[in-house]
Amino acid sequence: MDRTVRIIGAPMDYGANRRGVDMGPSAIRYADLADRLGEAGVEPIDDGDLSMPRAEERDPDADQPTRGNAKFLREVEDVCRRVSDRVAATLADGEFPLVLGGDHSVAIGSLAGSAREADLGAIWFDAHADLNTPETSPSGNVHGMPLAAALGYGAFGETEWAPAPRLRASSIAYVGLRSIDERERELLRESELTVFTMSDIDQRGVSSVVEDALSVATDGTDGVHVSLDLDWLDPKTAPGVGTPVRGGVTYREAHAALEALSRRDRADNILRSIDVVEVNPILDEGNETATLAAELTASAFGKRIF
Ligand SMILES: NC(=[NH2+])NCCC[C@H](N)C(=O)O
Ligand SMILES: [Mn+2]
Ligand SMILES: [Mn+2]
Repeated sequence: MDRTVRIIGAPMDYGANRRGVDMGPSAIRYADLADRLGEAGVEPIDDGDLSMPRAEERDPDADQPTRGNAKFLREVEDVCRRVSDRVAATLADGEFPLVLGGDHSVAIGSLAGSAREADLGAIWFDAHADLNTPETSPSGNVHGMPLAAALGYGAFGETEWAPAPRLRASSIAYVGLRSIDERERELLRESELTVFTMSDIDQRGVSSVVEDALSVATDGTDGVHVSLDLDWLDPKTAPGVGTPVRGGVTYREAHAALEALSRRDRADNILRSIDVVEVNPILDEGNETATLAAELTASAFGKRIF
């Protein structure tokens, strides 16, 4: 596969309101991301990191731009606008955007950029639903809101920067969900998003679940965005994350899932953009979560055991 992958670092931590996740891009690069991508047969070009705004003071609640509670929303907006532009420009140049977070709020930017010129489907590998709005969020942390933002739910509907122009709820599938907030559960029930939980994986195996998720994300769309939150994996395997939840996928299940993606991609060229988020080196053990992130990304791009 001859693909040029442009690496866009977004060392954002405002969405998690927790330091450390801003070092994710460095840690993933340090884990030999570029070499691993090379082994997968893609040519990586590294754009380096976007600059992060300095919050006036680190006062999460200063001067809220919307109703509800969304900490550091101004800073998140500033970064996501630039991520979106960079992703859109990369696609316009015929290259493949790989966004390295940072916390999951950066996905608001990658989804908006990727859905600018194409009908987009998405697969969300995550323990969490990330469907809170500023009105429903129990924490106020924007990394728990990127899908609501991209779909223009709640207060995000009144912003022009957050909603992804050509992304529909019916083209989004979760894989591996196991932690849903009460109000998110209501939103999810009303919505047309497709949910594959950890129980689905237990019962049917991860490869078959991913194939179904791919059907959802490819049906009637021009391409698929993959969002990989490292807390999707079991915390024993991926300890370096800020919001761990027990009972996640194993090391092999994770690889099998991304290999299933890449098999389909090899046949039908469906992948359009990827983000890899929530690696927090301060909480990690020997950079193993970042290493996993780099390995799984290579699997998504077609790296095989043999
Ligand atoms: N991308 C993540 N790690 N999100 C965690 C979200 C946790 C919780 N649901 C919240 O909204 O605060
Ligand atoms: Mn998560
Ligand atoms: Mn997430």
